Amino acid sequence: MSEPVIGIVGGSGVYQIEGLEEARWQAVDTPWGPPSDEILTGRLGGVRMAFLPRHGRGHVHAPSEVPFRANIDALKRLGVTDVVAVSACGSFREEMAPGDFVIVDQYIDRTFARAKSFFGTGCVAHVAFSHPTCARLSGAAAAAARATGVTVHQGGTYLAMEGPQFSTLAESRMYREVWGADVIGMTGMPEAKLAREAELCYASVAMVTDYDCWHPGHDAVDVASVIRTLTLNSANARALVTHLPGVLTDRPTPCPCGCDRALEHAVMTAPDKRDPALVARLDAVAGRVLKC
Ligand SMILES: CSC[C@H]1O[C@H](OP(=O)(O)O)[C@H](O)[C@@H]1O
Ligand SMILES: Nc1ncnc2[nH]cnc12
Repeated sequence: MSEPVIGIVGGSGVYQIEGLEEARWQAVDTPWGPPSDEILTGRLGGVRMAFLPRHGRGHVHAPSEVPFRANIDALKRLGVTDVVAVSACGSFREEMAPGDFVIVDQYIDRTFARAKSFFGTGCVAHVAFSHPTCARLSGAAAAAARATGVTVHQGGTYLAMEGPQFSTLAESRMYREVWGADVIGMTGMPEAKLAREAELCYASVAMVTDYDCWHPGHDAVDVASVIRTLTLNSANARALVTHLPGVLTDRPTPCPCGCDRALEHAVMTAPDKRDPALVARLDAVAGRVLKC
């Protein structure tokens, strides 16, 4: 067992968390550029926490421009072990209603205009991703969500779209009826992929704000309708965060899901063929296996 350090990535509507002791906003430099904003660090119930608003305070970054690599690198650099990502989403299921929380366990990645890996020419790596979230951390996130009183759906497939426009009706119907997605958002990818490459345990809490545009009984989604539900959801998300330390006091090491060893056999490039500049950039993310 070891002590966890909990990282929270706050999505739309979640730009701060309350109740941290020794709280301070900290600038973190990364080889991938600056993260979305400074990171709020402190302790909650004795557990170290780091909070990063994904779009920056004041919602500055569009989904395609979120510096996902810098965000994950910065959290890893601060010693974070467990990342709980909070995201607003649309729902493709009648029973996943606005206000409900869905603990995501699968993704369909339809994003196409984002850097999706820390690795590349000069240091190639392939991590396993069949189970993209950490089951242990997802269970804890579900327990913390339930403690807030919201309806929690444990398990769901998140379709990550590029945005920033919402889906057409044809797309919405295809994602729901043909592809079997449960929820839709614009930021779940490549965040989950990068967390896995950085050997971080990752759980995703998707907060339903709307029924996208497929539902005959609901108006098509627009930002005004999303924001109405977001206000309630963000209060519940902040309440969820306050329950996390209580359900995550001890962290089994190694993680039973293998998240913290994802790079063990992933790097393909021969040591003498590796690009020293890329290897240096990978110090926080992959230093454990690259010995940098
Ligand atoms: C405000 S509606 C669209 C916007 O909200 C979600 O952001 P996040 O996932 O960071 O909560 C969605 O993915 C879009 O980026
Ligand atoms: N319907 C929707 N599609 C994409 N992202 C969203 N975020 C919140 N609602 C959404």
